[in-house]
Amino acid sequence: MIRLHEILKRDGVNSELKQVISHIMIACKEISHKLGQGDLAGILGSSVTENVQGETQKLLDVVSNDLLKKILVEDNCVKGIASEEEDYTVAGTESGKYLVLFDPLDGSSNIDVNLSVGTIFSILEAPDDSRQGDDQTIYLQNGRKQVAAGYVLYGPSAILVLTTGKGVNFFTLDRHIGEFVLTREQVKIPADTKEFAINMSNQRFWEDGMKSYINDCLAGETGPLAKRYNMRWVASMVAEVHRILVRGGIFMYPWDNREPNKPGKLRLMYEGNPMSMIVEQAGGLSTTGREHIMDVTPEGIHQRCPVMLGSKNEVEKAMGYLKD
Ligand SMILES: O=P(O)(O)OC[C@H]1O[C@](O)(COP(=O)(O)O)[C@@H](O)[C@@H]1O
Ligand SMILES: [Mg+2]
Ligand SMILES: [Mg+2]
Repeated sequence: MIRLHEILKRDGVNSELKQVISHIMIACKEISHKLGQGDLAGILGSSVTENVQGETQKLLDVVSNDLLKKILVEDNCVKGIASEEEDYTVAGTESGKYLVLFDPLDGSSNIDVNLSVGTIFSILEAPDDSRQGDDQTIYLQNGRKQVAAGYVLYGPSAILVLTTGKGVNFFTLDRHIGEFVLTREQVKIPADTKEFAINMSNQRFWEDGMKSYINDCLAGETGPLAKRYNMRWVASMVAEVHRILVRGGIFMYPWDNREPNKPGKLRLMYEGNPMSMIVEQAGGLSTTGREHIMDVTPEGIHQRCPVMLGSKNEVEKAMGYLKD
C-alpha cells in the first residue's frame, strides 16, 4: 500500500507544497464524510445566499468552502486563497509561498440527488514581492504557472486525482485508515474516442462551428466523421473529466450567446486551468476551442472560459470546426 505522502516524497515535492496538499486533503476528507452523511448531516438543500456570480449557493457549497478556507488561511505556507464561492481573495500568512485557488464543490446541482460531485484545486507560487495575499493581481497568472492541480471526486468511493507536473496519479480514500492510497499511476487518456459530453439543451445558443461538429457526431457511421458516437452528461465537470481520464472522451462547455459578455459557464481559475493541467499531464488536450486554456492570460479571478478537452485527436478534430 503506497500512501499519498510517499508519492509526493518520491516525486521530489518540497515540504511546504506537501503540507498544503495534505491540508487540502484534510478538508476534502471532511467534505467526503459530510456528503456520505447526506440528510443526516443536515447539509443538503440551498443556502439563502448567492455567490459573486449570481448563482444560488447550496449549503454544501458554503460548508465546503468554509472547511477549505479555514484550514488554508491558517497554513503558514499559504499566502492567500481564491475561491469560486468568495467574492474576493482572502489573505493567509504573509510569508506563505503558495496561492491556492479552488472550486470547493463542483457539480452542485447533483448534491440533492445523491450523484457525483467534486472539489477542484489549483496551486500557484506567490510572487516574490511585497504584495499582500488578498491582492487579486498576484493570482492572475496563466495556467502554465501551476505547480500542482487536482480534484477529489466524491462518488461511490472518494478519489484524489493529482499532478505535480510529473504525470497524473489516482489515490483512493481508504476509509479504514483515513488516508489516500495510490490506486493508478501515470494515467494516460486514449488519443481517440467515440464518446462526447455536452449539455445538448444549449444547442440553439452555440456558434455555427459547434453546431456542425455535434451534428456530424450525431450523423454516426454514415456521416462525415464515420463513427457511431455515444453521449454522456453528468453535469459535474469533475465526474466528466474523471471518465475521460479512465476511458477517453471529449467534454465541451462552449461559448454560447445566452450571455454573450460571458465566455462560457466554467471558470478559468477554478475549473479550466486545474483540469487543463491534469488533462495535458495525462497526454490529452485542453483548449477553449481555439487556444490552450493554460495560455489564456487571466484578467479577473472569476473569469469564465469556453472549454473543450479530452482525447487529443478528437479535440483537434472538433477545433477544426471552429477555425473560421
Ligand atoms: O447546468 P449545466 O449546464 O448542466 O452545467 C453543468 C456544469 O456546471 C458545473 O456544475 C459548474 O460548476 P459548479 O457546480 O461548481 O458551479 C460543472 O461542473 C458542470 O460541467
Ligand atoms: Mg464547478
Ligand atoms: Mg462549485
